[in-house]
Amino acid sequence: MSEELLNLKDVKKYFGLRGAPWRKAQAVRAVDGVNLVVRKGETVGLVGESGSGKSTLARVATRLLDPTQGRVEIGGTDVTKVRGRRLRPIRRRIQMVFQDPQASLNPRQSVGTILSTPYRAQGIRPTRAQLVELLEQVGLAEQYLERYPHEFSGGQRQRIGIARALSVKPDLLVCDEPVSALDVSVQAQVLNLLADLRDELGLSYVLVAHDLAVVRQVADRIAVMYLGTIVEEGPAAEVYEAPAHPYTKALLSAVPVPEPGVERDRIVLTGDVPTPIDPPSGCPFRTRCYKAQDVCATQRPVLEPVAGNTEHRAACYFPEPPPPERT
Ligand SMILES: Nc1ncnc2c1ncn2[C@@H]1O[C@H](COP(=O)(O)OP(=O)(O)OP(=O)(O)O)[C@@H](O)[C@H]1O
Repeated sequence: MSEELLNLKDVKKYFGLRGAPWRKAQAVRAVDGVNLVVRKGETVGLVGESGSGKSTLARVATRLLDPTQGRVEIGGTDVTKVRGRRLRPIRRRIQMVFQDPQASLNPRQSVGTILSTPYRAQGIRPTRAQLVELLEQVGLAEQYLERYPHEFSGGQRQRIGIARALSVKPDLLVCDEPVSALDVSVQAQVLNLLADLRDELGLSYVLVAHDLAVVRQVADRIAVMYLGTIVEEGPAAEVYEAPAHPYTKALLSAVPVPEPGVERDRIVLTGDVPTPIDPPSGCPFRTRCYKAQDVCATQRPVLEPVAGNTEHRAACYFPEPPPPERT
């Protein structure tokens, strides 16, 4: 089995909410006990609705945020408590690409300066040739080194964001909604670039997205997140073809089938993800699931290990409801 790049063990991230002094302190359970392994060469798609905790998990995994509890291992080393300068070698192995390239690139810095920053953080002065090579890797020409972010299109800005992340030659890129701010036509180009870089550089990815159609194009494995936990995880083809959990089924039912004339039955999820301040007991989907029954208020579906490996499928207690009778 290939090398383990990232291992999250029962990771929790709670945010304190400061209210009026006479009110009880509350915690937002943004991530509430996640286990996830990413191996060399793998692309793991982390999907879920808005507010399910994907971005928070991505930030904990890259050590931009400290976990409240649990363990973060990068390349087999426990880095949960590592801070300050000692984080440098870790940042070399794992880098983040952000959703909004407009916001994540400093408008007052030229592309050359932006690409130099991660080198400088490692105490290295990059040569012009190194910076040009980075630009070329993402399909941009040398002449762009002197230009500023506002001179680029959204897709080009995201390419610069990717080049910046590549500068320290990481093993793993955690991409948080890397294409959701882009036009559909440009989305495919950026996803193709990520796939090409994976093949050329042997990169691994965690690809965070709320759009399952985006993840479908590139992920080997899919982890479905809901209310701070991973509720289903498995090989992409299996999760797409035979989702074990009704929630995954509902999410997938919104993804168009690439064959002309074929349509899925649409399962509409009602309401929003419940608040992670006081999450419902029992099955976390019960307020929205089309199969919910009384027992769901007290029992949580278990994640069952898939024989012989680290993946898990969610087990729901209830079989599919019978199809409506034809008259
Ligand atoms: N700094 C913070 N302080 C308090 N609550 C936070 C903070 N950051 C995130 N949250 C809350 O944690 C929960 C998970 O947020 P997160 O951004 O991780 O979800 P997400 O799945 O990435 O959603 P989106 O796709 O909309 O970004 C949300 O309820 C959010 O309001």
